[in-house]
Amino acid sequence: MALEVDVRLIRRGRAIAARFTVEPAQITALFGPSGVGKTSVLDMVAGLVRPDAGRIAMDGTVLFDSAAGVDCPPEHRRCGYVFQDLRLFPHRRVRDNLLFAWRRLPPSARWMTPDEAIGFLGVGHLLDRLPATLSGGEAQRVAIGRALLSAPRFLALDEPLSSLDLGRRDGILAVIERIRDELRLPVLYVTHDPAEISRLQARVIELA
Ligand SMILES: Nc1ncnc2c1ncn2[C@@H]1O[C@H](COP(=O)(O)OP(=O)(O)OP(=O)(O)O)[C@@H](O)[C@H]1O
Repeated sequence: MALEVDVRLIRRGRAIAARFTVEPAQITALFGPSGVGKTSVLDMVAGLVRPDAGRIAMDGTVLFDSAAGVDCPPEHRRCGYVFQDLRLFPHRRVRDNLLFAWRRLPPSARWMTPDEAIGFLGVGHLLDRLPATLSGGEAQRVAIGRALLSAPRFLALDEPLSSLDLGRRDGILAVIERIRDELRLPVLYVTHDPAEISRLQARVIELA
């Protein structure tokens, strides 16, 4: 279940290029200064931005291949993307945010039940709340839960700690470690912080 990434893109005159493989049960951190293209790489992997050239494959299934003319739409890539700004649906309660993608999946594709995800993330007491009433850490858990319930084959996490105060960071780091160790998903992780990289024992891909 390895995710192979080889992408190139010129964006606003900046050349963005990355080539790496994310193994299951491994966190691969995209690291580098602001504006270097870390989020752009996640967007290319998720299918939200089209690379100028390259190839992306998950467990041998080609998601994008410029030479072969393959460009799988985002909804078929099975990428659990947690955006930096979370993008929870503001008018839907936590329960409906969590189940949004899960309800649209064929039952055969689901690999986690809502009860499992709710227990895994400890969000059972939040189900009837609207996103605006959640703390940063609670909202982050809901966003991760929504991504897990979309039955992803890999996760893309964009600076998941950036909006959290220090006290709440540890809880989310523990969740991410359990995703690595118990769910054994490949995780692609954007950060600016070397301390997060060392805590998560992440492999580092430095963009420059
Ligand atoms: N929607 C967009 N359209 C055009 N160019 C964009 C868009 N988003 C980002 N860019 C440009 O692409 C380049 C890479 O931006 P990107 O957000 O991927 O960097 P980043 O490393 O994630 O930065 P940060 O650490 O600040 O989040 C920058 O030059 C940026 O201005």
